[in-house]
Amino acid sequence: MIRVQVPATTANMGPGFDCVGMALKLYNFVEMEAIEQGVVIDVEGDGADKIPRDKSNIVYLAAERVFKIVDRKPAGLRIKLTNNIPLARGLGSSAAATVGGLIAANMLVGSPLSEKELLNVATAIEGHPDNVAPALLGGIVVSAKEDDDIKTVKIQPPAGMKCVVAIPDFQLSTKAAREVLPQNVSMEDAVFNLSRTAILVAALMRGDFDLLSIGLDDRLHQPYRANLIPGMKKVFAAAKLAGAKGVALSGAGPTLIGFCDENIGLIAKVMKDTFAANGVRCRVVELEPNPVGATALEKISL
Ligand SMILES: Nc1ncnc2c1ncn2[C@@H]1O[C@H](COP(=O)(O)OP(=O)(O)O)[C@@H](O)[C@H]1O
Ligand SMILES: N[C@@H](CCOP(=O)(O)O)C(=O)O
Repeated sequence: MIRVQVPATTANMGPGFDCVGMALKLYNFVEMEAIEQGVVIDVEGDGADKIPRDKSNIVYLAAERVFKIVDRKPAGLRIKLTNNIPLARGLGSSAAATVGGLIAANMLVGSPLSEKELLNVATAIEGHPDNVAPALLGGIVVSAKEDDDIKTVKIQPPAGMKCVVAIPDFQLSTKAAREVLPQNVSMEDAVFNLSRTAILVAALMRGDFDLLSIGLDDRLHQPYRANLIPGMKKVFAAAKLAGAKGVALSGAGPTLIGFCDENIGLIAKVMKDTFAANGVRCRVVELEPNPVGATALEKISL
């Protein structure tokens, strides 16, 4: 039995669309074992009633991908998923499922694929590296795609950085939130995001929280997605007034994330209240940045 723990991730971090993401201390678990025949999938926790238990399950599909690449496959497969990452809320549930499936399957056949190879396959499946890279490697990861190869730079989360996420009670699939984005952007907006992303990375490396306000600003995706999330801009403004150093859409949303080094209780309260005033029920959770990525907890050979 293989058991893998995979963290949630907050992708983009404002301007770093499709290339910056950070692991969080919230986990899904993927258990996998070879059986004599068939495919058995059990799901507990978040979204258990919605997640398919057949061969269309993305954890199973990730495992199949590994078996195909290495041309080795167990006769049958049992998978158990224990989910704490809310589904389709912008906290990387699909990336966690994919990364968990890839790692567990790779271990099941003797770990022929390297971490780098797993990252490249995970990115090919997910379509962008900003969730799968920190889910696999932990910390904050800046990724660049060079054809099918993903180059990464890992940054340790700055000491004292705290996060608060406001998770609306509705789902927004990443696919739907990508469909509202334009195919082309102006040179002015591209330069705006380049400069903010550079400042964001410098702020994170220096631990300079005062730079986060400008460093989290974005023109490539958040303005287009605001219409999908009632009250988004007002929640951002209220969180900043309450002391957040910066705010962003987490991944493709609808979760909003505030970054701070103090006043977290007040920031959480105003985010919840402001969402409520705009007709959105949400739960707020304080989550710490996670320096550690996906981890195999145990491997018991039967
Ligand atoms: N543990 C899981 N097992 C199987 N499928 C999952 C799991 N977690 C998420 N998914 C699939 O991924 C979808 C959500 O992915 P996505 O829209 O990218 O949102 P998120 O921001 O949560 O990654 C779910 O609707 C479900 O189909
Ligand atoms: N860069 C992607 C990130 C999607 O993250 P998720 O957690 O919502 O899956 C995007 O913004 O579309």
